Amino acid sequence: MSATDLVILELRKLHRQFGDTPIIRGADLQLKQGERLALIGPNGAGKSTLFNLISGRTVASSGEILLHGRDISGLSPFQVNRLGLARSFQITNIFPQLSVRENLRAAVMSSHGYRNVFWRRLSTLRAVNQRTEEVLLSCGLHAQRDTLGGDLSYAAQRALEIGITIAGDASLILLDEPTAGMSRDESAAAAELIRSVSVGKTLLMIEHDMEVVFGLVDRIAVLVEGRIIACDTPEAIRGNRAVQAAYLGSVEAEPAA
Ligand SMILES: Nc1ncnc2c1ncn2[C@@H]1O[C@H](COP(=O)(O)OP(=O)(O)OP(=O)(O)O)[C@@H](O)[C@H]1O
Repeated sequence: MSATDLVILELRKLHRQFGDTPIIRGADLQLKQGERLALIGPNGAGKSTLFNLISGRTVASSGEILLHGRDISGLSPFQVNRLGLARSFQITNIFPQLSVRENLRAAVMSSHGYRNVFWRRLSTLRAVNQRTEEVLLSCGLHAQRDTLGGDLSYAAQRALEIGITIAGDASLILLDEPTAGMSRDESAAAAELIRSVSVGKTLLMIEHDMEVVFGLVDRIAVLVEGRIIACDTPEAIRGNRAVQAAYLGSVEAEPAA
């Protein structure tokens, strides 16, 4: 995928502390339109906190978050979502008692706005149904559309979660550890799914599986102790000594599973 020079998301000197403990300590990052970028870093580095800041779930102590050039610091998750940003969570977040199709339909309708009475119109309902079908196909779950979310395999639940995330057709997608807990084959399939659903979008993902990261993204940002210590191509990150010392060295030294 070719990224453009247009900056979609920018973090400027972002800080967040909990009580007296600084967790995000001056994070700077630029994400360009069409880019796939992985955020990696040791456990506790602040990756999920950074996602919470970007998506409006946590308010920054200081600094700026610009989405499409607009400062979104302090906006609610709902408002940030309306500006074209959708995120998934580390923990699977589906309705287990609803079918796959109903899960996706609810996500599509939510993206139209529950309070929007226009979705009751036939034309809008048709659009909702059409988008639901599209997402069912995109996330590879069409054959399981009538299966209850809770009856899906773990990997299929994660695929459904990706479907829920992309349902609203957001231009910027944040995925928090989409392959966590998967086997190697499941991770490879999930990476392909992420590749296909992110075509024409901008993707920021937290990911621990280096095989997935190196095969999928254009750039990698490395977060250590609340600061982005490097942001570069996978090859450059692999050769970066500071990164090796802080993170990759220890990961790559582990025997393959
Ligand atoms: N609401 C909170 N209140 C207090 N401390 C918090 C809060 N949220 C996160 N932290 C702390 O911030 C630090 C960073 O947590 P965070 O979950 O962002 O790290 P992470 O890089 O995503 O880690 P992991 O890879 O293990 O998921 C941790 O020490 C965590 O305990």
